[in-house]
Amino acid sequence: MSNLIVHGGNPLKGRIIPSANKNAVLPILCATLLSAEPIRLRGVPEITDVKKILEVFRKLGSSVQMDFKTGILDIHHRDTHFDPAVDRLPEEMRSSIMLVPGLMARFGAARVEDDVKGCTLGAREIDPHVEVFERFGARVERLADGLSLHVAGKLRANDHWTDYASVTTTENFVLCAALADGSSTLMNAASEPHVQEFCQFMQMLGAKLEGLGTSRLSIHGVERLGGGDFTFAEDFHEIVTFLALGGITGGDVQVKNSHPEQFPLIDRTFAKFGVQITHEDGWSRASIVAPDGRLKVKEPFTRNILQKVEAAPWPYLPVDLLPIFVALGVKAEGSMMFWNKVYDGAMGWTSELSKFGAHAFLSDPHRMVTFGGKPLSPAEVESPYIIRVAIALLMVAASIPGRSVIRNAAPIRRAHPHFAENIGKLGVRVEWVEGD
Ligand SMILES: CC(=O)N[C@H]1[C@@H](OP(=O)(O)OP(=O)(O)OC[C@H]2O[C@@H](n3ccc(=O)[nH]c3=O)[C@H](O)[C@@H]2O)O[C@H](CO)[C@@H](O)[C@@H]1O
Ligand SMILES: C=C(OP(=O)(O)O)C(=O)O
Repeated sequence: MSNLIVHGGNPLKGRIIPSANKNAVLPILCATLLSAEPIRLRGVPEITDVKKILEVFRKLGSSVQMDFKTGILDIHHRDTHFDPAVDRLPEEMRSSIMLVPGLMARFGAARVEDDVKGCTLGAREIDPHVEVFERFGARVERLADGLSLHVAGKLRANDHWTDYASVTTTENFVLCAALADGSSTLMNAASEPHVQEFCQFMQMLGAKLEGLGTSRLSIHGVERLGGGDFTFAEDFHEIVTFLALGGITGGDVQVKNSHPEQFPLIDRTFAKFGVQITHEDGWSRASIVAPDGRLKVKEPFTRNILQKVEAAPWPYLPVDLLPIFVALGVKAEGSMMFWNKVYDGAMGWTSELSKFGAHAFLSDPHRMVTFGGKPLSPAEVESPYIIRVAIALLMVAASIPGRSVIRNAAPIRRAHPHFAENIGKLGVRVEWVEGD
């Protein structure tokens, strides 16, 4: 088990350049499989999920040259082969399922391991994916340890309207439609910044795609996709994380941010905790509003209601940011309700927060209330297998003078490269230790 030792109590100060967004990098890596031309990707982060997918590509015979020092990946799926009887896709990561369209389009067959669930956030069904694959003409069979998929000839273009705006289902639909035998339309498409970045990459490869960033995507299938050179944008999750770390420790952190237009709702959410975000000359900065330097929940104008943060599919506040704001809620004086409208199992870590002396109450599977501003002390806590919860626990620890331990913090490595080193550069000592 990988644990993090946090020596908290120092304000974080300085400038930081965030990495790319894991949830843009992974679908884009999967998308490269649709093309037999050379592709260069810039800004590829050194994270475990990326390494797992690159390892699979190497095993399948693709040319993969990854230099994590420069972040440049040269990838060429020219001599790629796939045998569903032998080859396996990476487990414990949701993104594996996005390798299916590339495998089906090139080899007429694919498989999915049972454990493609990713973070343990509650029910993470694969039914919407199976439905998409079937609509494109795939025959899907259940195996003892996963799913087997076969398709004869080209994928069949179709129109589809999903139950809800699912990020990876939308990406899988686009991946299937790009080389299908006609025009396809998806209604209720997801439109998160990482979905938009993925669609831009598909357009660079030559996919004919309209409606980018909206809930209606139209894709006109083409004969083949080309190659190209693509640079990743900064990860909004990481930008928010560093800004929140600055806020919770009473520091002064500036984070490079080329897309402040994505931030109005995020900024308003910070403001509910007494943190003001400003964007200037490509940098975002967090500062505490109260003259005494303390975080305070902004009272709602309407009397007798709880101030609240609601997370749902974009353009709502993204659910993956909710734990970061829960950490601010523990610290800020006042009460705040957090409402996760997506997952039914993402909030069950209040008992870990209470080990710091925090008061957080789980109202139901989707809602938590923090009664913040209580005295906190260092603690040894254990993170569930949820990337952003490990980060939230680390944030609370960083705000408390003394030594805390975050057990099972390895999920952070799935999304944030050199995280401990980066925080160290900003003034808080954080060390990885292997323990049990
Ligand atoms: C690799 C990747 O990109 N992972 C992200 C992706 O996962 P992923 O694409 O798996 O998430 P989905 O958007 O499909 O939603 C996950 C689950 O939430 C439930 N659900 C979701 C929306 C809704 O309106 N109703 C509903 O019930 C479903 O059980 C679904 O299985 O999007 C999630 C939601 O932003 C993020 O947490 C994940 O980090
Ligand atoms: C939940 C996440 O990832 P995944 O869907 O890959 O588990 C995440 O990025 O926060």
